[in-house]
This record gives sequence, structure tokens and C-alpha cells, in this order.
Amino acid sequence: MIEKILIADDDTSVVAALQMLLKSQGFEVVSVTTPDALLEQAKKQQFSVALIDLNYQNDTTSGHEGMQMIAELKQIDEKLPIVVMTGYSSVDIAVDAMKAGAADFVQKPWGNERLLHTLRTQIQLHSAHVIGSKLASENTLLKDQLSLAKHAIVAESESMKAMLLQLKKLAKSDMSILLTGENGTGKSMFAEYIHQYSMRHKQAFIAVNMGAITESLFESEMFGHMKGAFTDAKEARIGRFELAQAGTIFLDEIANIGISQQAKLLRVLEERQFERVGSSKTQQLDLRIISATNANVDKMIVSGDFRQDLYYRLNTITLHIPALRERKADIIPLAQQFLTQHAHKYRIPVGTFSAKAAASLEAYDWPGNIRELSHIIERALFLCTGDCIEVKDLGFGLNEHQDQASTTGADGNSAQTSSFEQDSLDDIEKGIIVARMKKFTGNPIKTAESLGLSRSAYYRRLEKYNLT
Ligand SMILES: Nc1ncnc2c1ncn2[C@@H]1O[C@H](COP(=O)(O)OP(=O)(O)OP(=O)(O)O)[C@@H](O)[C@H]1O
Repeated sequence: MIEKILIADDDTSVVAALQMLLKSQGFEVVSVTTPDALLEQAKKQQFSVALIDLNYQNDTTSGHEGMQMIAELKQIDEKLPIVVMTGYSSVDIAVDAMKAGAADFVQKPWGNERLLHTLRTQIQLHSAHVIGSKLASENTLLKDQLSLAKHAIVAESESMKAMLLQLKKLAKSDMSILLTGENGTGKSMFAEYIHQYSMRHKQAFIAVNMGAITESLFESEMFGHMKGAFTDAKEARIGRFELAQAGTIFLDEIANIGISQQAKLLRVLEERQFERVGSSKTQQLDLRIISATNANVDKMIVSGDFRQDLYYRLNTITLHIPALRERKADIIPLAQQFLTQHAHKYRIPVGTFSAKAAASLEAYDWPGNIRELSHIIERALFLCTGDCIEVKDLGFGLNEHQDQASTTGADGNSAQTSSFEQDSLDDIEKGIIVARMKKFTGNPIKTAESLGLSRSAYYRRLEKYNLT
């Protein structure tokens, strides 16, 4: 990457000499001779370092103009390193400049070696800062996305085997891909799979739940903002597009954004460039776009709720992920994977399903798809009182009968008739304790141990839930 240096001095012979020196070292140089022109360039373009004279025509010795310029440059780009120079240099002025925010200083007449060394050091520090803040933002996002990486992909059905092959092939292209399918079918997981098999796999994969971004925060979330760009912008913020640069951006729930956000997104995708809010610096978009929706976008286009031109931009190719009920061969292998995972996590020794439980897993129609399957297996594990999961542990149909469900009895029914989706945390905890007491036929030591509780913590809970 060619580093760009901004130089400012009112003496054109100084500017010419610096230009010649810096260009001969492979730098790109933009030079100006007035403070106004300096600020204008800093607003327009991204520089790696600024090398500025402190004195201009207005007064030629005090360095006041230079101090003012440092302050204003910092307002525009607080991370831009500024190296100052002056022909009337004194230690005092150099110290004042550093206090005002300059990173280093050189005295005129400069020694070429020393000047180049100073500039290179500042460029390196600057790029470490930029990478550092990008990594910090990426890190926060990655923590949220860690769940994606937790499971091995199960694809036993013919349709999913074919889908995986197709995804692997398409991953190598840079095409925009739209994934459609019901909730919980694995769209997010497959988006990451495409990224992992793409030529951008060493770069970031940034997932954005478009449905969760409010209209007012849309631009700042997606494009970032400068410090002070609006009342709450206390710090500069890197947007999702910038974070995903060179990698992949995954726009989940794409049909959930309003028409005005669609227009903003379309502009960026068409022009393939964007600016942070409050900045006039344009950044070129270099990333792969994968989006996903569970909505019928064709219908939304007809009803005017989704822009057709945006749809075309997002969708060089559409892939539909089938619902779990349409690929029954995946149900048991998935259920087994979830059982092994949850049993390991909670240290509960249940390894398999009874034949009848397996049959009912296959017969069920899974409106919540794989996410629902995972939840039901997790719950079954806690309801299970034997060595393998039985039909009763799966609790199919219990949610519809929630109204009649007992949630207070201490006889073990409470856990079996409650639904994790609607219970309070206390209800869930009580249900689990009751089921475990039953499993260990009331043996407090074994029950407490299996719950990972000390005996006193266990007894405190028995009291709390009136189970003594
Ligand atoms: N084939 C698969 N093998 C293993 N786990 C899977 C598979 N498909 C989905 N999962 C798991 O199921 C859960 C739901 O998948 P995911 O979040 O990718 O679905 P989604 O279609 O993006 O859902 P939503 O539309 O609600 O965002 C995740 O925990 C995911 O890891």
C-alpha cells in the first residue's frame, strides 16, 4: 500500500524539495501552501501522516497559526499523526506543538535521514492504531457471533449434500448471494460457510441483523461516524461496512428494513463507496455481500415494500435452504449432535434416544426448524429421568396446553408441563431441580453434584422453591 503524506508550507521551494525527497522514497504526496487548503485536503482524503510548517503569512515567528492548525486537524481526524517543522524553531514552540497534539517535530533545515525516519515511525504507529481499533470493534462483534462456530454442519439428506456442494462452488466466486428459508434453517451458518470457503476467508466476516438496527441509527451503524457528527457521537465509530472491508458482510433479515434505509443501502451498493457520517472522505467498498431473509421478497416487491433494484443488487443468485421437515434424513443426526453437545455441557450422562422418541422426532413437523430441535433436545435432557430420551421427555404439544400446565407441584409434573419459551427463570430452575431430584430418587448429594451446586446452595434453593 502506498502511504500518502500531506505537507503544508508557505515556502514553495521547501514544498518542492520535500516533494522530490518523499516521492523518491515511494510516498504519495499532496502539498498545500495555506492553512485553509491543508484543512480542506484533510477533510477530503485519508493521509498516513501530515508534515506541517507552523508559521504562515499572517505572522511569521510565533507558531500560533500552526497551533491552531494542529487543533483543527485533530478535530477532522484525531488519529492523524502530525509532524511539525519551523524555520524559527525553538524548543518552547516544539514543546507547545507537542502539547497541542503534534506527534513529533523536525527542525529546518532538516536532515533527510532524520526526517524520513520520523515520518516512517509515525506512519507505522498510525497504521497500528487503525488496525488496533478495527480489531477491537471486530472483537466485540465476533464475541456475539461465536455461537455460529460452535457446531459441525450436519448434512445427511440428499438435498443438503447437494446444497453444500453448490455452496462450496459458489463460495469461490465473488457473487452476491441471497439465502432464503424459514427461521432456524441455518441461513446464518451457511453464510459463514460460504465465507470460509471463499478467497476472502482470511479477512473479517461481519454479520449484521438488519432487523435490529433502528432507522435513526442505521447510517451510523452501517457506515460509521466521526466524533461530534451528532449530539451523541462522543467518539468516532467504525461502521459495519468498514469493518467488513476486504472480507464478507452478512446482511441478515434484509427484508426487515424500511424503504428509506433500502435507498441508503442501494446507493452504497451501486456506487460501491461510502462515507462515515460527518466525514467527506470517501471509502471504496471492497467486500462480498451475502444476505438472508425468511420473507417472500417477490411478494414484497409487488406490494411496494421492497425495492426491486436493491433485490437485484443483493441477489446475483438466490439459494433456498429447505425446512427441516423437508429433509427428514437430517433430523436424527442433528438431534444426536445436539444431545451429545448439551449432555457434555451440563454433564448429564444421557447418550441416546429410545426408538419411539426417534420416531416422534422424525414425525414432528418442526415449525422452528433446527433451532427448535436444539431447544427441545436441551429441555428433554433435563426432563429425562432414565438413560435415554423418551417420547415424554420431548414434550411435543406441551406449549399449546400451557394454560392447563401445573407449574407449582413438587411431584415432578411441573417440569414436564412447562415450556422454556414462556417460563420465568425461577420456573425453569425449579423444574430442573425437581426433575433431577426424581432422577436421583431424592438423594441430595447426587442431585446437588449433578447440578454443580454445593450442598448449602442446593438446600437454599429447596427452601426458596418450597421443595423441602
Ligand atoms: N445443518 C446444520 N448442522 C448443524 N447445525 C445447524 C445446521 N443448520 C443450522 N444449525 C444450527 O441451528 C441453529 C439455527 O441456525 P441459524 O441461526 O443459522 O438459522 P437461520 O436460518 O439463520 O435462522 P434465523 O432466520 O432465525 O436467523 C444454529 O445454532 C445453527 O448452528
